[in-house]
Amino acid sequence: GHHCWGYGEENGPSDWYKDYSLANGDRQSPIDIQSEQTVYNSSLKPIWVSYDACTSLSICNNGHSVMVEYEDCDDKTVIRGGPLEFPYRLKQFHFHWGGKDSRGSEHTVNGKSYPGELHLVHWNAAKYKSFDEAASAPDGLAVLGVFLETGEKHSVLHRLTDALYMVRFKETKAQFKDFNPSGLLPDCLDYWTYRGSLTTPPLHESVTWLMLKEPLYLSEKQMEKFRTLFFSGEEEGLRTRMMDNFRPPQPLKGRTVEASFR
Ligand SMILES: NS(=O)(=O)c1ccc(C(=O)NCc2cccc(O)c2)cc1
Ligand SMILES: [Zn+2]
Repeated sequence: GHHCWGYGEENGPSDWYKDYSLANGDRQSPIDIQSEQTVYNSSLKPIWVSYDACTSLSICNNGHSVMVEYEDCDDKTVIRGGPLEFPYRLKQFHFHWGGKDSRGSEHTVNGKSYPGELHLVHWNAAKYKSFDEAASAPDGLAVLGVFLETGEKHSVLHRLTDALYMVRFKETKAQFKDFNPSGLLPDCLDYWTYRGSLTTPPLHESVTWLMLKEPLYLSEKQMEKFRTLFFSGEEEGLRTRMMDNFRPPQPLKGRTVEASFR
C-alpha cells in the first residue's frame, strides 16, 4: 500500500492486519514456547545441515533486517531430517534484535525474550519450482531459528558484524562471499518444532519452524553493531536506527509444539 509495513507506531505489528488479513490466522508466528506444554516426540529425527558447499552472494539491508543471500539453484546447501519430509534449500538468513538486551527475539521461552534471533530460511525445492511459490504453500518453507544471547565474542559471526558498516542504510548491498552459516550453529541441535508462518508481512502460513534450544552467544559489542543499522535510506532526512524489528508472540490456537529432546 502507500505506506509500507514496518515496526513503528503507525505501521507496526498491531497494524499489519489492516493490509494482511493472515495476521489473525490460525498458524501465526512467532509464539511463546512453554516448555512444560511441549510434547517430546521420540520419532523426530535429528536436524541434518549440509552447508559446506554453500555459495553466499551478498549482505543487504532491506529496510526491515540485515540479510545474507545464497545461490539456491541446486541442492548444495540444504537442511534435512527433523520433521521434514524433503530437503529444504537455504535461501537467506537474517536477524531480529532489540534496542536493549531485555528484548529482541521473536519467539520467547516461558515468557523470556532473548536479545535477538537468527532465522535461516529454507524452501522445499523438491516440491515447488521457486521460493515465491513455496512461500505460500503449507509445507513450502522451513526456518531454523537460533536465539542470540550475550556472552563471549562469536568469531564466525565477527565477519558479519564487521561487514555491517557497509549496509547501514535501507536498500544497500555488498558482496559477501564464502560465508558458511553452519559456523553460527551451537553444538547441540536439540529443537522445538511447530507449524507456523512468516513473522513479517505477507505472514504466509507456510513455515515449519525449527527453534534450537541452545543460543548463539555473541559479545555486547557485536550486539551493539546491529543497532548501528538504519531502517531508513541514506537520502531520508529522519534516520531511524534499526532495532526492535521483532513481532511479539501470537496465539497458539490449539497447536502442539513438539520437542526433539526430553
Ligand atoms: N522472519 S521469517 O523468517 O519468518 C521470514 C522469512 C522470509 C520472509 C520473506 O521471504 N519475505 C519476502 C517474500 C515473501 C513471500 C514471497 C516472496 O517471494 C518473498 C519473510 C519473513
Ligand atoms: Zn525472521
